[in-house]
Amino acid sequence: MGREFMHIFDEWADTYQDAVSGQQIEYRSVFEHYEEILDAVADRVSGKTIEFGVGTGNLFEKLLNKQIDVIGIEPNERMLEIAKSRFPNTKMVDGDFLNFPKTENVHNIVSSYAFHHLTDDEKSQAFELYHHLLVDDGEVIFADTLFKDDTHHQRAIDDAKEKGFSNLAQDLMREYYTTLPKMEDIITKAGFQVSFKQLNDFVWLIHAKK
Ligand SMILES: C[S@@+](CC[C@H](N)C(=O)[O-])C[C@H]1O[C@@H](n2cnc3c(N)ncnc32)[C@H](O)[C@@H]1O
Repeated sequence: MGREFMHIFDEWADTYQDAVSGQQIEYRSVFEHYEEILDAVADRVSGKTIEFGVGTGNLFEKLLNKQIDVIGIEPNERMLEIAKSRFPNTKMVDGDFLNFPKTENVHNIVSSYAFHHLTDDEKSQAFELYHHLLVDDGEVIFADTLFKDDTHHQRAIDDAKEKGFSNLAQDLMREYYTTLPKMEDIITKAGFQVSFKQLNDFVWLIHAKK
């Protein structure tokens, strides 16, 4: 589920590393402080971890460097191929936020730049599932684009259009970016306590504790 955007990543996979390093001007603000954003997630992780939407494996690499026991889940064939070639002999499999090989004793569930591919209903299903799966003091640590409210979301779309960033504007209209209050509601209803920290103009750290 939530796999309706795979064709975008088929096209983006081979130039994705250029985007995160700021070479694709439309996405420069989205990926501003990219390395620090991934560090903000990785620094909070300990114990057995599942990472969703590994992409080319940039957060996965930081987790490996911390000796974290991590299983990577990625639904896009080309992304998975690239990540696997960068990090052979690691645990990476096809799957998505809702459909993935279930495993026990999971301490952390992490993701960067990916959770907005789920509708808000699917986000709720995901957090209910993660509450069930995580150990008693388990945590979900996501970095993803969020907006303070619908007005901020619309302003970001208008701003992208004014700058001539049509790909970014379409992305902001097409995918399921939600607001802080909606995300807070989704996560607390699933039984977590949650805090948010803004990391750039688009991306927030979402830290949910069981
Ligand atoms: C913008 S990339 C982010 C990649 C990487 N996490 C990073 O921070 O650079 C989004 C990734 O989410 C994946 N994705 C899209 N829909 C997904 C879903 N439903 N479940 C898990 N991953 C998904 C895409 O295939 C892609 O690899």
